[in-house]
Amino acid sequence: MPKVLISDKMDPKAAQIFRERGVEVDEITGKTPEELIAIIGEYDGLAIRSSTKVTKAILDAATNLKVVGRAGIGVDNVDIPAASAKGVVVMNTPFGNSITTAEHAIALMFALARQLPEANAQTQAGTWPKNGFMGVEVTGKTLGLIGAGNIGSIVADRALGLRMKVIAFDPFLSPERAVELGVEKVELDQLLARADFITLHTPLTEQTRNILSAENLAKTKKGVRIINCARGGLIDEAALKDLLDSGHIAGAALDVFVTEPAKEHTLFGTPNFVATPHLGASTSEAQVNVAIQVAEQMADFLMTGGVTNALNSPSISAEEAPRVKPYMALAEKLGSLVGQLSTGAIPRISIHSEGAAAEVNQKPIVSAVLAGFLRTQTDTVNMVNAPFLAKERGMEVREVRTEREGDYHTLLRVSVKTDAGERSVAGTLFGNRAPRLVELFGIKVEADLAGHMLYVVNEDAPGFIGRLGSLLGEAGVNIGTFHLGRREAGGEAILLLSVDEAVTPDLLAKVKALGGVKTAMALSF
Ligand SMILES: NC(=O)C1=CN([C@@H]2O[C@H](COP(=O)(O)OP(=O)(O)OC[C@H]3O[C@@H](n4cnc5c(N)ncnc54)[C@H](O)[C@@H]3O)[C@@H](O)[C@H]2O)C=CC1
Ligand SMILES: O=C(O)CCC(=O)C(=O)O
Repeated sequence: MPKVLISDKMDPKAAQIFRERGVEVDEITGKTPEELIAIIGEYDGLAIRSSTKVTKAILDAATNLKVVGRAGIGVDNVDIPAASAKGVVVMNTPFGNSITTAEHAIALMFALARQLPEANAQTQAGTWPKNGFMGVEVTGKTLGLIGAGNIGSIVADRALGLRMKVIAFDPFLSPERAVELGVEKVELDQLLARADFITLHTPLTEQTRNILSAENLAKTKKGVRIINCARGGLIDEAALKDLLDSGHIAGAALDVFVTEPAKEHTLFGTPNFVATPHLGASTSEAQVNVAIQVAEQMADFLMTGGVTNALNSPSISAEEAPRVKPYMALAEKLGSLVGQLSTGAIPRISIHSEGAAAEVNQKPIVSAVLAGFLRTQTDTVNMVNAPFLAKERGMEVREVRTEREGDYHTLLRVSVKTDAGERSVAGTLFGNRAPRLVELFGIKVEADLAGHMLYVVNEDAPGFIGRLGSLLGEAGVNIGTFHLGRREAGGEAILLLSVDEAVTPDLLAKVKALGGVKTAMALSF
């Protein structure tokens, strides 16, 4: 039974779903990195929010870990390259807390416009500061969105409802989508110059880090109010403090900080500064949503192989998994076959799906071919890290789909570019289920690729099969299945034999020494 650790505070629904799906679950929160390293080896899955930092050190200690599930959106607390290199799938729940976070941004906008936190504090301190808090209306004001994805779009919708004008800077926002959202797409400098309120809704990436730098903050309109419910690191906090102190910026509200938890900060106590402790996603509705979603996704993956919302692996829904999985098995075997039969660098690998194979999700098929191929070179490869490793090795990966059926109702062909030219193998699914090789380097041959096998290329001449059979018999090697293919009578023939034990180097040398043998190789699947 797979075992999952929930290491951050999460709605109890998550644990309930894991148990209902047959996954054992421990909830142990508040561990130090060292304590987590000591226990992580027991677990197949790790479910987190933002407190647990899934570092390379933790991943290195996670000998059984297959999946990290983030109950939330941002995954900057997970070392994704390290997870990918280890073959650990990283999933998030991209929509469950979007409305909640958008609402928090709108709440902070009002908090700034009407100085609500300070007015509340002074009123409750008994000063009745009726004349100290002149606010501004948001109606008719310009809201500048930096990032118009899921959360930014919801903020735009709510702001339009408040009769604001919404402008957006997002290099990936299409003009059509901007029209659909009712926002004006602008360049960053225009946004800085025009916005009365600026709200950030991008992930923290190398492109967005410090997007509101000292230089860019200086370009903002005097009296601007800034809200950040996305990630610390998007704003230069020191420059923000200077411009709040000088009065150029009329207010700033941060839910997120460069260093969290932010228990001390130069911004604390600055007039017109509002802070919340990374509460963007903290509503009961959002937490139930993300807890259910993360548990369902992780349980699907651990119990059925379904992959949803993975950031480093192709998605396969639980519904499509039964259809895609036989293709993945075939793909992995074909990749492994070309890998075992190839020598030297392979600059290009092509995957061609024909007939019914062209109708299924190709991404897992491609990953499976690459995993099968690369496993002949390294044993640390799997579906998750195969595309990364292929890229690292400079391999070009080509995908071709032909929906029309050829000789077979469904066919996968894997071709590699070698020094000797293009070489390809092809296979089908027998009964839509069982992987079967049907072509090897241009020669028709039907074989199951399983267990230990012996591959021989020889001159097609009478008596050869008998001599090979006797040699294997004398060595005590039992033949399971025997497959023969040839280009033409008397030409080059291929023999693929499944054998009950691995072919030893000694026996292989004897096979190679048989008259007429051009190549002999021991294979295993
Ligand atoms: N405070 C909190 O508790 C929460 C914070 N978040 C943060 O909010 C962020 C946004 O979430 P979603 O809207 O769901 O993500 P999303 O991926 O749907 O949207 C992000 C948008 O940023 C845009 N973007 C990327 N690079 C950009 C750049 N260089 N300049 C301008 N725009 C750029 C993208 O095109 C995309 O439209 C998350 O990455 C997460 O860090 C999310 C949930 C809760
Ligand atoms: O889990 C949380 O409270 C933080 C949510 C968040 O930052 C995210 O989903 O990106």
